Amino acid sequence: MPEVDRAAASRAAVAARRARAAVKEAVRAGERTAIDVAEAAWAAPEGPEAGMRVAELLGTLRGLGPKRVDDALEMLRISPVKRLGGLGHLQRDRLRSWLRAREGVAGRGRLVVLAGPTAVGKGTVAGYIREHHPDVLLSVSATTRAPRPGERDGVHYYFVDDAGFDALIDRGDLLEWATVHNASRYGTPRPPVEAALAAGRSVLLEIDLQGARQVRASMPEALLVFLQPPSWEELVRRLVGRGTESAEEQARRLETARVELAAQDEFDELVVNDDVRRAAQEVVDLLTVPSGAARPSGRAGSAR
Ligand SMILES: Nc1nc2c(ncn2[C@@H]2O[C@H](COP(=O)(O)OP(=O)(O)O)[C@@H](O)[C@H]2O)c(=O)[nH]1
Ligand SMILES: Nc1ncnc2c1ncn2[C@@H]1O[C@H](COP(=O)(O)OP(=O)(O)O)[C@@H](O)[C@H]1O
Repeated sequence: MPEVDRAAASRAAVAARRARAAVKEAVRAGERTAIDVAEAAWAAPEGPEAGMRVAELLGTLRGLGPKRVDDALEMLRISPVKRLGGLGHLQRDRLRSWLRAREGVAGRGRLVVLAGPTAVGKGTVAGYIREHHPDVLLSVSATTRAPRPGERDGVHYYFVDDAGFDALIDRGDLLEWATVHNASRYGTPRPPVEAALAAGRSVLLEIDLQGARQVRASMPEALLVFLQPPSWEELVRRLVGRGTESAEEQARRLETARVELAAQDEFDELVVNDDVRRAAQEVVDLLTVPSGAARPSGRAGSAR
């Protein structure tokens, strides 16, 4: 290549890189949605968007660290080196629907999973949301454990026996289920969740880590929120203070809690439960799909 051409090509490459950086910045700042960028890439093969790698675009989305970007690409069957402009039709379709579900479409509800270690306050925060935000559907799980005093069937849980739980599994009526604390089985009834989402209502699932992982696999558009204790000491204080478990059971739960705390990197958002009202508000903000524009970027109140 003659010297002048080489210089021109290198200037063009620098300009293209800058243009791609500006696109990423606009997505991060919430000025453009990732879907908008992808559609622009497919409409104009010469534009800066078409030259962006899919991995770069996904990396601008809130809550998507490098590991989650790799997972998403694998699920979408898109090579990490692919550029938006180079995607085939099927890949475009998969990416489009994934981004739509993930960024939230106004008028369609959002599915949020709230998980976290034992006694961090999941039930308390979920209860606060049930009381103050009736627009959100708080999913009622089915369980084989016995009701505690004051718990009502159909409100706190659907209490079923082993055969009843087996029947729910066999009919495909559970979105996810798990045996929790090596004791009872718990599962999320599928029909109410699907009906609420289709009707534009947001849904909150308060489930354990195994269940959260299953929801991630079957509904990748779900947002996974990990509720963190302000400190380990405070977590122990809450567990002991609640007084619902024997000393032996408390020790077993704290062992599980250590494992669960180590899994928090798998989550999209971290919310510290220092104050119930504030933590609940953060979760409610995550449940809300704004009309039209992209959600603001950055991890709202996250502790990472
Ligand atoms: N996978 C899954 N876990 C659930 C479900 N419902 C409740 N859990 C979890 O089961 C665990 C035990 O709940 P519970 O018996 O109410 O006791 P506590 O929350 O530890 O007081 C908690 O970690 C819940 O998050 C569900 O539908 N699916
Ligand atoms: N932000 C908070 N500050 C202080 N105590 C809390 C807070 N959130 C929950 N708790 C208390 O901690 C204990 C465990 O809460 P709970 O909702 O039962 O936890 P989980 O459902 O995660 O097992 C309860 O006694 C509850 O009142």
